[in-house]
Amino acid sequence: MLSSSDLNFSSFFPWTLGRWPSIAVSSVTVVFLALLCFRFWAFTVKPWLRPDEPRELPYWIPYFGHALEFVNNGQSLTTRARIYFKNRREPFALTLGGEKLYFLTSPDDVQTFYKNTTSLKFESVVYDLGIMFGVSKQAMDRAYEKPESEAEDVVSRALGTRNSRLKCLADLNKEFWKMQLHPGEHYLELQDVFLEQIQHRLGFAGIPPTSVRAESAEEKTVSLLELLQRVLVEAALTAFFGAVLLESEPSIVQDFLDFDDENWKLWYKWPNADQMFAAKGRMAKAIERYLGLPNEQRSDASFIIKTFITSQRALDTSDEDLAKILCMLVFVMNTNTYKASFWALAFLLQDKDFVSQIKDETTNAFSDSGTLDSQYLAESCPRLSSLVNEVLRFCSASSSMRVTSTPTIINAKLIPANSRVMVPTHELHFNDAVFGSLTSQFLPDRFLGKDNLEKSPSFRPFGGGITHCPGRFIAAQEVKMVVAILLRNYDLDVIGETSVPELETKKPTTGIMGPKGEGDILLRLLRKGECM
Ligand code: HEM
Repeated sequence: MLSSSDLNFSSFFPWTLGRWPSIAVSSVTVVFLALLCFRFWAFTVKPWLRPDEPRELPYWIPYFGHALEFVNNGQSLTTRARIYFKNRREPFALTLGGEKLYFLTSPDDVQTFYKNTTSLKFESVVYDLGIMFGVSKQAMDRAYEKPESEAEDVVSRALGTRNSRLKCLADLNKEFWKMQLHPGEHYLELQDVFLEQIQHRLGFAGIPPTSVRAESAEEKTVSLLELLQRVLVEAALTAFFGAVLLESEPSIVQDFLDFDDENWKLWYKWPNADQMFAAKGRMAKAIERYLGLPNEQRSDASFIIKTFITSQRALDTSDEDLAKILCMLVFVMNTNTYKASFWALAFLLQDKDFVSQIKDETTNAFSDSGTLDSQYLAESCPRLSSLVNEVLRFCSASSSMRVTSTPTIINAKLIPANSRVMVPTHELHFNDAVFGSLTSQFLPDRFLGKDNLEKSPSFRPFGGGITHCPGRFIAAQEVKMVVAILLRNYDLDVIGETSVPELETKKPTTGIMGPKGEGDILLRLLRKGECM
């Protein structure tokens, strides 16, 4: 009887008997030579033949290219590519799973990128985002359909507005966002609710219980991360959706946080993402129930939420789709601000002198009775502004993206049509030529007295051009409110491990990085006499 070890390849193909090692060696040699030829052709001959095309970072495995490295740590890959090309900051390309993506890292190219609205398009990116969020194709298509005449413009009729250029709802939405979030009447209303909500939740009695680790009559020890997550997500949901959302759906906060923890799996179409999808589904169902409430119960909702509901319903969007669209709003309004506030406090609390300077500076923003003057906070606290800007510089890992509709020349390099072009913020923010040396260090007063730095084309925490984040004003105010109110209400003591947690640079993010692993700060809040 034959044993299993006798049943090998050589039993069936006897001519290979005894020649295994040499066949293996020859196969490896052939594959290696093929790859060598591929590399020589792709990264030496081709660039020489086509000098007008952006250079590509060499790789060994055709099709896959740098896909694994990008998913594992996109930031270090783009930095490696920039350095590989001698830090000349010319456009370069990376192949990621069969697709060639183009990257811009010089301030001039980035300005060209944001100004070019003719051949660099964003519509398809938002469309794909909606589909990824689970919105039906039908609903997305309707949002991108332009009305043929004013008579057919059901959206403007429902809103009681004029749309003389007959824009589609997707384009009108950009205007609605600006009306809500650029300084003006709707912005000020929203800011007032934010302030009231944050002030309430940072008062001793209002501290969210889930963030408290120990307490006595005069002090509470809290997880800083959980405190800020709860305070800011609850404040934003109330300010935008009105009080009824949290009253009727309190678990939506945790559902959002569970989704946020793994949201990158959605963009990367990650296979093992059941928990993320489940959290997203719970969030959408909660909003669908909110949409089923009578309008009167939502009368304190913000302008933008009311406008989204009215305009989408005018297009016959189902509540199921509308809920998913509103989930995207919940995501953009919440995903970055609690992280930015966390880093602002984490870095600030390292430096006792800076704490007392910011305390002095922000004291004047409060009246004797403890009311916070939002305008003073926004405009007359330069150290606090510098701290927030440095957080945005240091902790940002977003990328702006456009798709070329026709072949496009940037910095004398030709980018083919239908290509994705990216601006990785991290590469701009760590440019010593712009931000001075020591860009790898967190310097809270880096922006102090340097207005030009904040306006620099290289400072892009909020992107730019047609997709410039409309939430940038309220986001900065939220961080400033949190810092100023905490410093006024409490003496703050970091307990145990006092160093700043590490940034999670490996998890892909759409904005501000979170802390790595379980990174957090245990903070003792010792109640002060003047506590509100
Ligand atoms: C620290 C906080 C924030 C950061 C770092 C941030 C960052 C960004 C970035 C990088 C973009 C994409 C820009 C681009 O592609 O060029 C963006 C877009 C956007 N952000 Fe923010 N954001 C923040 C807070 C907010 C808040 C609080 C809101 C709303 C309340 C908001 C609403 C939006 C919207 C609606 C867009 C899409 C703009 C468009 O495509 O027309 N953001 N944000």
